[in-house]
Amino acid sequence: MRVFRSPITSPSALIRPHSPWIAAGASLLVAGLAALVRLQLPDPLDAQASFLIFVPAVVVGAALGGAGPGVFATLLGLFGGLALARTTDPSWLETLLFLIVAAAVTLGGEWFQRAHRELSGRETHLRLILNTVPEAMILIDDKGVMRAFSPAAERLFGWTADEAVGRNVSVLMPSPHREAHDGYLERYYRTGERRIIGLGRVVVGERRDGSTFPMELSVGEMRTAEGRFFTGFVRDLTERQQAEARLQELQADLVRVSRLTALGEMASALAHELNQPLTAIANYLKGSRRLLAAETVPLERVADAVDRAAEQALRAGVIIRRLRDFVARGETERRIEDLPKLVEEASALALVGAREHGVRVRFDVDPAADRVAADKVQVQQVLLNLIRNAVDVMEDAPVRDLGITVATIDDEHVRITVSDTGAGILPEVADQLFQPFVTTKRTGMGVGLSISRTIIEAHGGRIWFEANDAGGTDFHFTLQRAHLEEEPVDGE
Ligand code: HEM
Repeated sequence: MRVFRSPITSPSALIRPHSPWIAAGASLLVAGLAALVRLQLPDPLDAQASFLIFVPAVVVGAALGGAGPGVFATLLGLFGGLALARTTDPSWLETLLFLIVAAAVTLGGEWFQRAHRELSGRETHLRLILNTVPEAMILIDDKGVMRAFSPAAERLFGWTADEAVGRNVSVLMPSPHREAHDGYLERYYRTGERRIIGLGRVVVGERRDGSTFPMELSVGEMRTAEGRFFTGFVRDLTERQQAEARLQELQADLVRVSRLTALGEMASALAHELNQPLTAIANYLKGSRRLLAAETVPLERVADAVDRAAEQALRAGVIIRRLRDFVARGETERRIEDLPKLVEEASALALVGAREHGVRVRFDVDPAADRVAADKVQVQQVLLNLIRNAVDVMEDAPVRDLGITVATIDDEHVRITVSDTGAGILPEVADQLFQPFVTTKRTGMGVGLSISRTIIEAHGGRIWFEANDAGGTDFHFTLQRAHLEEEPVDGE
């Protein structure tokens, strides 16, 4: 297995431990050079500098190889110095000084080598651990430039460490985050507010080939002498999400069935409740008709009967309104939600397997459209449904581009659009597309869109579609914006 490579260069990289033979060879070379230099020196220097000139050889030996090569270089210096001393009486003081300096240098070199070995042992250990962690690890600096890229990250994103290191981390994500990520870092430096660090988040990553996938991102921060760094751990959610998506499908089926059952129950309750006022109205009207047929019409009584019929009609109206309120309120539990996050999470889930279908995804999120009053799970269900439909209808299309757009319409509303480059919707079904059991697909019950409409209308929004320039379809729906001062709304 290849060891995870951290390209952060340390100033000590050159003086890392070498084999004692290399260290001894290097000190021999330096000693030889020193001897040559000494031979060129003018004679008056005599014995002086015959020993001290070999100190660099000891430094090289000790620094590269520790004690052994340091002692070897000291001996070289000692004999070299004696041989080079031009007088018969070499300076003993200089010899002693040389030995003291050489011993200190050798001890220092040995200490440095040991510390270095221990440190690099720990580093190798750490790197081996990182190599075996299934999560991808990415290290970025304070500018967002990648400084390390683990083998799992290479496999996940399709970039090699050599290619990735030195590039901005934004190459690993689709728009609009790609353009905005530097800004996110700046915002964090400015405000200190953590939105991912320590919290984690499900986001969409982009591979080198342009395909996207859901991923769970955890970010940690560290400050070193070299500056501020962020470590990102990335877990590919594709598989887990596939399982969850299946679960969600099952739940969606359940919601469908229970909705239909609830609607059926409501319809019979409605029929029952309405029956009373309607029967009463019919009776009053029949009575009035009889009174009108009399020779002298008792106007008072006719007026009374008509008033009562009108009362009953109003009562019927109240029943219908109550029922409509119930349908509108449904089981929605609206809170103030972060819309880009809501869209991103639902898309990450819905886009599982989209790559296998060769679908390219483009996000275009207006940052101003940030807060909505919504039942998150239900709105995500709508998005999931629209995105899945879009992926399905493009199955045989030559171009498979999926667009997910969030735009602000006005102060009160936002619009979310899911566009595809499929074959468009046939005019025969276009009119009834939001009716239950109308479908253009080979599989499926055709209730997704009708439920989506129930959900969106219960949120006070609207859902519709139109043909787009690419020959496909744009599905739009609106939601109500929430303003900061608003309290969470619970299905009002
Ligand atoms: C590859 C896909 C990634 C995506 C889609 C992504 C997306 C984001 C988003 C949306 C935010 C801003 C959150 C907000 O303001 O609401 C953010 C902030 C940040 N991201 Fe990323 N990011 C990605 C990868 C990474 C990686 C790999 C690292 C680190 C190695 C990283 C480090 C940060 C930091 C430090 C912040 C600012 C601090 C914070 O908001 O807590 N990001 N990122």
